[in-house]
Amino acid sequence: MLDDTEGYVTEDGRKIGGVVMEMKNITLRFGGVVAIKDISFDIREGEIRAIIGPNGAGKSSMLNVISGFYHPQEGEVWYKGKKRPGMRPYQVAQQGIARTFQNIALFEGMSVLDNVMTGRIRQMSTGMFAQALWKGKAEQEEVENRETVEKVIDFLEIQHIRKTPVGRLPYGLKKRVELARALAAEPSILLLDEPMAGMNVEEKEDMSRFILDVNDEFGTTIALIEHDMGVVMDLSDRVVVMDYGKKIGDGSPDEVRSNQAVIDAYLGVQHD
Ligand SMILES: Nc1ncnc2c1ncn2[C@@H]1O[C@H](COP(=O)(O)OP(=O)(O)OP(=O)(O)O)[C@@H](O)[C@H]1O
Repeated sequence: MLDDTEGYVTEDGRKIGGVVMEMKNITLRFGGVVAIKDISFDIREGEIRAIIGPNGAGKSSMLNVISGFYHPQEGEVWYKGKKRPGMRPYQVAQQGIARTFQNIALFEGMSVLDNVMTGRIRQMSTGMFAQALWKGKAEQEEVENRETVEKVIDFLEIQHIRKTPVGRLPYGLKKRVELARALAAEPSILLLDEPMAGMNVEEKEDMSRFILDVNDEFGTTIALIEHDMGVVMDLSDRVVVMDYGKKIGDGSPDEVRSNQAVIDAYLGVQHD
């Protein structure tokens, strides 16, 4: 049962907390195109929340609103009980919201380890000047950052490629390195942009398992967008369904699966 303040318990016994992020009546336009039309939904602490919908439904636009890349013309974003002012993406990241990208955005010439280390930038408070004056603090910070990064590398089972330049890796492993970099930031909310796109069946199964394990082991709240309805249904606690910029469904995977508007949207039934 969903309770506004207390959260709920999932079928597999995980405790989901209160609302951590709330989108209130979001509308986003690009000139004459309305990419998001008056959409509201929330994300709860510890849950895996999916936003799905057919091509052009507005999923990427919504992810970009959450991560501060786009600023909606109407509506409000609430985070941890406070209305979020207009923020730059790096400020959103500083608040503990990390993301991956649909088209992998890694440094191809750098090793896996160095790529994952870039996820720690938010935690590197010691600038070059301070490092020169106060070597001890910088060293201490470096040790802590390395510990976190090594933990993430072990957890995602990429130890064997830690020295390999990312450019040499197959697609599925690159996606895993991207997940590692986002996780290295120890985010409160992890945003995944079509994490399974372009993967074969085995890679999709691996990625699903890692997403579930991350949520389980670190308690990370995860919000993901995905085009393919099948892959997220087993993974998600609650699902928002978008079509033509509107929200046409919101609920548990079972509720969404039996929603006629959702079935129509995925079968390509014409709209008025
Ligand atoms: N930067 C932009 N400028 C103009 N129109 C845009 C822009 N980004 C998205 N749109 C339009 O907004 C609508 C929603 O697009 P969006 O990419 O958010 O959908 P999507 O559900 O992520 O689609 P896909 O599954 O194909 O990635 C589409 O009509 C798209 O053409």
